[in-house]
Amino acid sequence: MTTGALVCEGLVKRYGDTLAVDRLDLAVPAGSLFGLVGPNGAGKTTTLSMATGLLRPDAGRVVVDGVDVWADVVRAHRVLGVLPDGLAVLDRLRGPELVEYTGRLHGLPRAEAASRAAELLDVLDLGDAGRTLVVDYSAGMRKKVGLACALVHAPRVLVLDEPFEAVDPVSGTTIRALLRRFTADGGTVVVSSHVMALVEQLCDHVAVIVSGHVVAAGTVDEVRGGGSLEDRFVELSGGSRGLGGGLSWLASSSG
Ligand SMILES: Nc1ncnc2c1ncn2[C@@H]1O[C@H](COP(=O)(O)OP(=O)(O)OP(=O)(O)O)[C@@H](O)[C@H]1O
Repeated sequence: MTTGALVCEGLVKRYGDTLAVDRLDLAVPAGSLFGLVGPNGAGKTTTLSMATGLLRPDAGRVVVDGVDVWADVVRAHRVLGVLPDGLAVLDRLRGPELVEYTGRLHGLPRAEAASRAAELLDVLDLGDAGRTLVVDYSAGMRKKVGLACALVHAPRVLVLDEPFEAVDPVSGTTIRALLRRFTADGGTVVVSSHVMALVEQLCDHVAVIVSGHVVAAGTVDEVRGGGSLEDRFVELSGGSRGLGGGLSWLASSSG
């Protein structure tokens, strides 16, 4: 079997007539900062949901840090920290309460969970939002509190769906530093993103998913092959279709 901190073998997911993930294989090396990229609808979120015990695959296997995710979801969630796409959380809690509660669910003593929550929210610049309910947070604040929840139990493998989406540049810099520190300390990070420049700057490995399977994977240098990751991405995704002479009616809005 392929080795890695997170290994997907032959993953399949079908939604009705849509084959969202089609016999997908992926091996994320331990200690890597791994980017997952692909066009809209390529199957990234579906793959990450199956890889983290949130969505049961129709076929295939996922092993995280030696744990077969779908054979033992509870154990897998001990080693995994997950920021899902869209935060289906208890958003009637305040930020510190939510992160502390998440820590408690992972078995942390109350005082430890509370102090980790305060520290994480402070680092992520949410310290001043302590009185606000998560339901009233902005999109970027929700991402950050979700990241705090993913980190509170000090997981081995972090899986983050679009962690930088809606996050301001200052917080983005903090999150990048945090993820680098996490891997320097022996953890593994998988991030999905649409921002190629960010993936090139942050990640050491990358996989490109198109139509539900991996079409290129390796170190960032291997995948971009001397050009930019963006050019390689467009090429692997089938190229831009342009406007094809359409939308001419938009011009009338200026008159
Ligand atoms: N709950 C669902 N029910 C039906 N179809 C779904 C569902 N979730 C995803 N799909 C379909 O599965 C395919 C893959 O979707 P997915 O969200 O995994 O893509 P993605 O790569 O994360 O896209 P994006 O970059 O736009 O977020 C798409 O065709 C999508 O329409």
